[in-house]
Amino acid sequence: MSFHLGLTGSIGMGKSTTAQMFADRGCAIWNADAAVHRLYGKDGAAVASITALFPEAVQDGTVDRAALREMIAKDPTALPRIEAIVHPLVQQDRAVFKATENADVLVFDIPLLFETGAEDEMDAVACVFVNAAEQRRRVLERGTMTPLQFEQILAKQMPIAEKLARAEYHIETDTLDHAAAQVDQILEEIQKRMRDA
Ligand SMILES: CC(C)(COP(=O)(O)OP(=O)(O)OC[C@H]1O[C@@H](n2cnc3c(N)ncnc32)[C@H](O)[C@@H]1O)[C@@H](O)C(=O)NCCC(=O)NCCS
Ligand SMILES: Nc1ncnc2c1ncn2[C@@H]1O[C@H](COP(=O)(O)OP(=O)(O)OP(=O)(O)O)[C@@H](O)[C@H]1O
Repeated sequence: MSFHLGLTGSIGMGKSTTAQMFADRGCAIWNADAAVHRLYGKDGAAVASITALFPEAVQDGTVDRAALREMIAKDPTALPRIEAIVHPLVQQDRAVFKATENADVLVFDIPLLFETGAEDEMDAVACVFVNAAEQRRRVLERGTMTPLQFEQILAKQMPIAEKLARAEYHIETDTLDHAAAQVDQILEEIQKRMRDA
């Protein structure tokens, strides 16, 4: 049996970078954002249902994320309806990964881990964090969103303090070396838990 470790955190706090550290140490990684990209892509499992809901958001058999963002901005009921389609499909994608991967430790990189109930599928959860000023600096440095868009996304997500309170392991992503040392320590503890189980 594999150990299932959830990995979460607030936007830009270092989930992907930390997931790569787990991958470098032999863990298999599943990524929720990548799953959504597969579902929205050519022949993706969400395309038919999104077409039925918002035909104008589908072009050439793929879901246009910019069009979806516009729908969500215009209509407050849009996001919950999209989520009702997407979340069960994301869960199915994860089930296929679990059934086919046989690494000792499977890491699930899920921004909305607590919000979507994926927590229930995990043996433990690790939450990455960095101070708010550094988070903001890193996100805006990417140049992919305005300060207002950043604030809006932040306001929609569960506060980081609440995520940390619900997570068993905390990983501070202030430097790469510090994060790597915490990843090593968590994997040691997980190996011990697996030996003792
Ligand atoms: C709204 C959409 C079209 C925006 O796509 P886009 O490529 O512009 O952005 P991206 O997906 O990278 O998200 C940007 C940021 O918003 C956050 N975010 C995305 N969906 C949500 C949500 N439902 N609630 C809160 N934050 C969210 C992400 O964690 C990320 O930090 C897309 O995120 C979407 O279809 N979301 C609904 C499906 C969903 O819940 N996905 C989350 C994974 S289960
Ligand atoms: N431990 C660390 N030390 C220094 N910088 C880091 C560390 N972890 C991540 N970063 C930097 O922070 C930024 C965000 O990291 P990353 O893309 O991993 O975050 P994320 O949580 O996956 O983001 P998103 O929520 O947008 O998907 C990147 O510029 C990355 O290089």
